[in-house]
Amino acid sequence: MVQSAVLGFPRIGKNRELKKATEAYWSGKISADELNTAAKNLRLEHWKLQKDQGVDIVPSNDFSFYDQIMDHSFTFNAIPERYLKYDLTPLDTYFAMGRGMQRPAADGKPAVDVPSQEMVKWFDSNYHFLRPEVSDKTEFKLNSTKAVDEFLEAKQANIQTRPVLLGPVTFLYLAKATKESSVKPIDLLPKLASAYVELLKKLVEAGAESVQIDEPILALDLPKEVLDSYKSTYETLAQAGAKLILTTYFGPLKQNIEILKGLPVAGIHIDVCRAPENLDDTLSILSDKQVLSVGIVSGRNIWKTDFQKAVAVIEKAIAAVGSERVIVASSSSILHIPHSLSGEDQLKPEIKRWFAFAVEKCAELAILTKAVNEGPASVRKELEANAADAKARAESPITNVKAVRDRQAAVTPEMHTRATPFEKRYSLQQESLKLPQFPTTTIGSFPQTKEIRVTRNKFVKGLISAEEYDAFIRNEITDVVKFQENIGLDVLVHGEPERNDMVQYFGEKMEGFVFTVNGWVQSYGSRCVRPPIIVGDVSRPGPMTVKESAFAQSVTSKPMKGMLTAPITILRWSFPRDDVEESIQAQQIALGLRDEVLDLEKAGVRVIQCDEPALREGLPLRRADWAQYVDYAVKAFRLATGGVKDDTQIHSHFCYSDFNDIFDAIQGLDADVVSIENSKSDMKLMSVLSNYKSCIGPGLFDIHSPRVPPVEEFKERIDALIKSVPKNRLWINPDCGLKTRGWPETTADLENMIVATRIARNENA
Ligand SMILES: Nc1nc2c(c(=O)[nH]1)N[C@@H](CNc1ccc(C(=O)N[C@@H](CCC(=O)N[C@@H](CCC(=O)N[C@@H](CCC(=O)O)C(=O)O)C(=O)O)C(=O)O)cc1)CN2
Ligand code: MET
Ligand SMILES: [Zn+2]
Repeated sequence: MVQSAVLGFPRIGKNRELKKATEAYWSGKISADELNTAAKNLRLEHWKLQKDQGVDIVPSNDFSFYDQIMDHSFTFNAIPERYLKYDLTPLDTYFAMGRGMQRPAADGKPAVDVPSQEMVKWFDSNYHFLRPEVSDKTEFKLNSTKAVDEFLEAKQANIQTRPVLLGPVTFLYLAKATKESSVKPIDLLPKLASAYVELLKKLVEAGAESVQIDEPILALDLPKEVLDSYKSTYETLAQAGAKLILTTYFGPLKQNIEILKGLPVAGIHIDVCRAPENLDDTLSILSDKQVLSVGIVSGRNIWKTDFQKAVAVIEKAIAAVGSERVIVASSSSILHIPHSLSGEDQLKPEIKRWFAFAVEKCAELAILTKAVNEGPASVRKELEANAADAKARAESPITNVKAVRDRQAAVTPEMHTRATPFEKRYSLQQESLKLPQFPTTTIGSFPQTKEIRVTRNKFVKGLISAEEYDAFIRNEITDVVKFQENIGLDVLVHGEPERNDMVQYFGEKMEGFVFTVNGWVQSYGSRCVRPPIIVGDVSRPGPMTVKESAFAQSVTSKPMKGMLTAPITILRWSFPRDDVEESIQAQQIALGLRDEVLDLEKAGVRVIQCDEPALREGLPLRRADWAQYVDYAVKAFRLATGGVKDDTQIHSHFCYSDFNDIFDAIQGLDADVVSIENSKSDMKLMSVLSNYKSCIGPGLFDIHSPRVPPVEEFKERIDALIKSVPKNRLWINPDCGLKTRGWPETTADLENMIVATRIARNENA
């Protein structure tokens, strides 16, 4: 019999219960015990939910209080020393690794001041993990039995689960060495593998029938030494006697398939949503005992699975290896999609029927499994409904709007190019903006306070009028502008108080998108987003940001920076269509933004920032596919911004520090000023900065942490930057927007940043 499996379930909760509980714990409102109880309830609820939908194999250890990768750092004792010197509880040590901790001495306990670990994007998704950190001093050992405890917790509730572990090769490939350390993470594999053996043995003892072991790096181009390490590593793991399902996802295995041949694992999971060719490739190396887990229900998007096509793929696998050795699974963890469609009653029924969220994906897995086990007749109604939904979608008028397609057909190459080269237009901009050396600015958002969120919530619910809400927003903008003037910033922003999210907000203003009320997806830690869904051709019916930016400019004589989200970021942080090329969707968004940019310019806004933080994560996982992506991504940005006058200054912003891979693309955007995250990566940007030809503002403080760096730390960073960046090209700014911060630390951060800038100006005048 074929079995169904889920590789990981969203843990945040239908109503973001986990977010609320962890945030309550952090602010001292609930105890660790209460937090643990809330977590336990959620785990149980999610296991039951999956079982109720008919899933055979449900995961455990997919739960995490902050990040499942960081859980492994913690479990295997890869805890940098800086987190251990304060005598914190294990739970607080864990949270300090995730979000840093800064608190004054109190009750006889010493002051704590420690930044978080580095946060990086999980492959090409909008999920962030905490990069594991190892050093010469790292001693892997079993520091936590979380995986075993959660397995037993489910067992106690009569639910047999399959524990999920991140594989050791992926763990170390994604890890970095602490700055002063000479160790190469991957060299630590033999030691780490022994710790894994210990954990696997415990899982076997506890009764785990099989263990899912994730090795997603197998979808990447890998160095030979990494590929070669699989054999010995998995031979070591085999000593534990656990039945391992080696799990790959997010792309084609290509030549990496070779190392899977003969690996001592009980089964292999492949993603056939992203890479249908994985099926034939894997069948060609599978031993005659191994199980094949076919990832056919996408863990990355919200579209219903095409049952007819899926059944054909599963049947092919069954024909090759027999039904006892086939598992029908989600392509990856379904962490990346919202909890459920129930309650999304504002969605038009004719559109809602195109979607499946996490709970509905579980039901899909059960239906597909039944279809192949008992024959199509056993689920005829479901198969017919699925086919009818697909047909309705294909025939819907919103998927092909003539006016949008006509405009796309009329796009010319000249529309992508500014009239004058950077050097010349920047001096015109300087004449008009009159900025000091090392101009200071922020990235856009200021704290989204409880008051702002609650007021918006009232407006959304119809409890206050549009006039009241507008007046409230204008007030917020005025306050933020005055704050920036007082503190001495040079290029101001309006603070983005009117935005629920930098992508959702734009989606709501454009045609072709729909939204959820409760479709939350975890982005990092307790932070979530509600990605809009692109359902049809996209256009911009009217101004989206002009009212707020023009108002903000009207209350100050300093330059006000207009603030837009650029095309690739809108595309990637939405759920894109799967029936049209992404390049076409990006161009549609770009044309809408182009109109917005020109309207802002007309309204007297002389500096316009188009944020493109998702540019890097959009890079295909394989280098061979990069050029084609970079081409349309860069064109979309240039189409959006290329129409402005010489003295209108275009900024862009990126929040990641792996600048190297994307350097040429960023240069190709032809923006006048770019800001880029930098503070958390040991200033590793430095080496490439000197080659950048326009202005650049490497981030000076980490906005993900409440920790406030002292003036001296800012000054040191500025001094270091001056060594790489020409003095007339350096801008001073934070890593990213300040929306997640509170006012006290925002004020302190910016004050220190500005004091340090003034000292640097005096020294470099
Ligand atoms: N889409 C997206 N991806 C991104 C980023 C981003 O900004 N957007 N930034 C990077 C880092 N990721 C981030 C992701 C989320 C948040 C974030 O702040 N999320 C907020 C929610 C933002 C939001 O949608 N706010 C809404 C709804 C707020 C809300 O929860 N309202 C309450 C009611 C009010 C209250 O009691 O607080 C409710 O609905 O129940 C609004 O302001 O309107 C959160 O989790 O807390 C920050 C960074 C990378 N990826
Ligand atoms: N303008 C946006 C902000 O400041 C850019 C954020 S990038 C994730 O919030
Ligand atoms: Zn950012």
